[in-house]
Amino acid sequence: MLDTATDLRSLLSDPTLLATKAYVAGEWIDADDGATFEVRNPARGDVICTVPDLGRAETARAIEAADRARRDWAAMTGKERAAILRKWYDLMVENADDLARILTAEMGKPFAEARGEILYGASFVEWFSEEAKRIYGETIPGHQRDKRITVIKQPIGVAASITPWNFPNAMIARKVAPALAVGCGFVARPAAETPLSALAMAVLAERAGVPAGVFSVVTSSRASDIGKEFCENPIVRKLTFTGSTEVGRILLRQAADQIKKCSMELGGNAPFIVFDDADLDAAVEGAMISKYRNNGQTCVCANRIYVQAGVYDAFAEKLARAVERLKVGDGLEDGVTTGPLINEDAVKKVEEHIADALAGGAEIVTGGKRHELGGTFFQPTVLKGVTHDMKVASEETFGPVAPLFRFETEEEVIAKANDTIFGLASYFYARDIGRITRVQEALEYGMVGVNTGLISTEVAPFGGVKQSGLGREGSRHGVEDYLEMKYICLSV
Ligand SMILES: NC(=O)C1=CN([C@@H]2O[C@H](COP(=O)(O)OP(=O)(O)OC[C@H]3O[C@@H](n4cnc5c(N)ncnc54)[C@H](OP(=O)(O)O)[C@@H]3O)[C@@H](O)[C@H]2O)C=CC1
Ligand SMILES: O=C(O)[C@H](O)CS(=O)(=O)O
Repeated sequence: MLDTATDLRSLLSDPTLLATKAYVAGEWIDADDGATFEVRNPARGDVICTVPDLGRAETARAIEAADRARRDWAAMTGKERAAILRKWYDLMVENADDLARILTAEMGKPFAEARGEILYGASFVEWFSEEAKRIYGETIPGHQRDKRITVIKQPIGVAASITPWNFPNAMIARKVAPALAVGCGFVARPAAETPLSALAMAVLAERAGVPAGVFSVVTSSRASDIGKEFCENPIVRKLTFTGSTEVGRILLRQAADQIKKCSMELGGNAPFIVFDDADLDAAVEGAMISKYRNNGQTCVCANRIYVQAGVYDAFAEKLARAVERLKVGDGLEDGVTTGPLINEDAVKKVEEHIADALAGGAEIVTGGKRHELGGTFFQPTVLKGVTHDMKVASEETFGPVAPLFRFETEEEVIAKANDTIFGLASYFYARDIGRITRVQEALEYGMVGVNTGLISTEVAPFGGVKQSGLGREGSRHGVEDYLEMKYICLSV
């Protein structure tokens, strides 16, 4: 049971990782007006601590500091920046348990998942510490005898991030690591629900030797104000956002006035397709990780599960049995696999989707109600008889609900899977190589998992098409969003 910062600090090997001030221009600060906001533990609803509630003035100072600091940072060699990023990575891994406890306390995911997120976030810092040394340009044969053409890549300048509560470490790491690797300055604004993980990252960045001002963390409950500062301050040359498509639209509109370079990792509505030639046990295992990871609160979760008619009932039965083995509880308790939902609104959305499906004729196979633990705990749920006109088919549930849709043919399910404004992740299980080839090419998504329900890794380009976003994060492609390409034509 956690109910104060003291309680949480008592769980940490290094209590100094629980920072409760904002990190701006290399200083740990309060808000100019002394305002603060509460950070709550979603498992109990108790207040862990308060953090400063910064506004646009403090944010502008962070941006200006990043602009000053980035010049010497960019003047370092890639190898010198790489060494500091590698040290940051090493410190994240050394402190993974403490970072995970802080993450579980503020976000609710079980400790094992939180520790997995810490290592996942750290993997981006490791990956881009290596990429820092490989920001290559090119030479191009001249178009005239007296012309010499070169292309160089330079850091875009100051980048700013806005990130969600569901992966409060990894979503920042996936952005700040490439930005720092190429020599940018960076200002992060974490979700109000989960600022502590970002602040702990700043503690370790400082220890790793990231120069003052290069990386700041602005804590604020006023998301819209901070977003406007990022969009309207001309020093910010790059905005990188992870969150809902709705908010992504707002930010893109605001950034348009200055033609600001934007990366958008937005909402999803992932289809998970089980064909009749699938290995059903493997498909159930994949559905469990894809659907119930982070209690269904990920943008790449299976949101619609399509099962071919011949295996529909068998799959439903197997999945329900696996779901019933999940253990719901406080993420800091041993053996817990499923924590609370982030807040009451999240619970209400899950209840709305279930009620709408039942009203349309769907049935509950297991779960379907708030958990006996109360608060924002919810029973992991499987629904049968779900149809395309129900809300779960077009809206992201963002919770532990697996709606099972029955289909007959490959053509039918491809059409239904693609019938959405989203295009982030998709998954299918089959064994016929012809079917695998046809389906992986036909799905209109940025990412496709074939016979796997877990595709997230730092080595591959993460991102969506259609209204799931712009750009890619991770992989060798991940640095491009923080670079400007310059063409130089030399007349000799
Ligand atoms: N594609 C991807 O990788 C991911 C996509 N998502 C999507 O995000 C949604 C769930 O996450 P959720 O956090 O609720 O998403 P939101 O889009 O509501 O919030 C994301 C972030 O944006 C901030 N924000 C909200 N409104 C504004 C605004 N007007 N201007 C500037 N910032 C704003 C939030 O602040 P605050 O929370 O303090 O209000 C939060 O930090 C789902 O749709 C999910 O699919 C989530 C994670 C990853
Ligand atoms: O925020 C999310 O949902 C993450 O992008 C999902 S993942 O990268 O952890 O798969």
